[in-house]
Amino acid sequence: MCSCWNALPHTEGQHFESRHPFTKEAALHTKNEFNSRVKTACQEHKTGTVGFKISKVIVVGDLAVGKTCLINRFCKDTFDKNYKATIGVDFEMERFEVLGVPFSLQLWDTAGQERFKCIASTYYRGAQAVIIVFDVNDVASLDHTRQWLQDAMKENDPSSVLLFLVGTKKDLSSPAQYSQIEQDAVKLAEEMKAEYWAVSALSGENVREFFFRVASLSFEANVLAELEKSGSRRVGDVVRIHSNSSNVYTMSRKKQSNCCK
Ligand SMILES: Nc1nc2c(ncn2[C@@H]2O[C@H](COP(=O)(O)OP(=O)(O)OP(=O)(O)O)[C@@H](O)[C@H]2O)c(=O)[nH]1
Ligand SMILES: [Mg+2]
Repeated sequence: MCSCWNALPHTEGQHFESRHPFTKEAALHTKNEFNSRVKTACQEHKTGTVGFKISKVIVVGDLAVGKTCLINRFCKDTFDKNYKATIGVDFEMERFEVLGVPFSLQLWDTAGQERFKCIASTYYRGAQAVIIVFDVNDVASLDHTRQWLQDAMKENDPSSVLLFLVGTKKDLSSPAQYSQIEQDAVKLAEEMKAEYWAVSALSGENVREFFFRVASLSFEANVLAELEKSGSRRVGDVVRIHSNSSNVYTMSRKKQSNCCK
């Protein structure tokens, strides 16, 4: 299990934009910065329980498209060229710091093999983000992403889930081959309302940027949900008990004596 602390000093929007790993049309959120309410809440240390939260992220897609390698490249900075099928599910914890606030992702690596699918699908529930993976060198794996999305959404609320469509093994495709499949992938991502990324676990291209993006968007969604939930109460406000406000000890004794009457 991964316990490294990934500081995110560079998650401000400008940074994403300068790297620009995804096309604008395929971005879920094209704004350049974190929501201003989120930034203010973080500056004022008023993010409620977000700092204690662990966000569940599920990674789905056909067998051998590279789900496990993608996660291992990010969490362990390793790459294994030998294929070892995931049996059921596996998970990694990754800790981040976003805008100064600790935030954790629980990455659920699921099996793509048909015979393990029913075990894996029991872990789909309660995901905050769904990462649907395909191999950019395998058109069929892109076609199958619709089915993976449908299955993942049976267990989750589509209105609150962040979706990512990720093409892997970019290192294996020529620019001409890649641009062909990219067109279809971008179209499909738009249809799914997912954000499209292309990565390589072998070279590491875009892997960190991608997971930073997942962490940042999940974090932002969490803070916004916390701010909504709080309603009139201001998130992070401290309820102060002064020594002169009331004698809590006397009160509790009174209560006790009442109940014994
Ligand atoms: N060249 C290249 N090979 C990759 C890349 N990612 C994964 N592979 C290879 O593809 C094969 C399958 O990778 P896995 O990550 O195990 O695939 P998976 O999607 O987890 O497969 P299941 O667990 O069966 O669902 C392995 O042989 C990897 O070495 C990549 O970015 N580039
Ligand atoms: Mg696997």
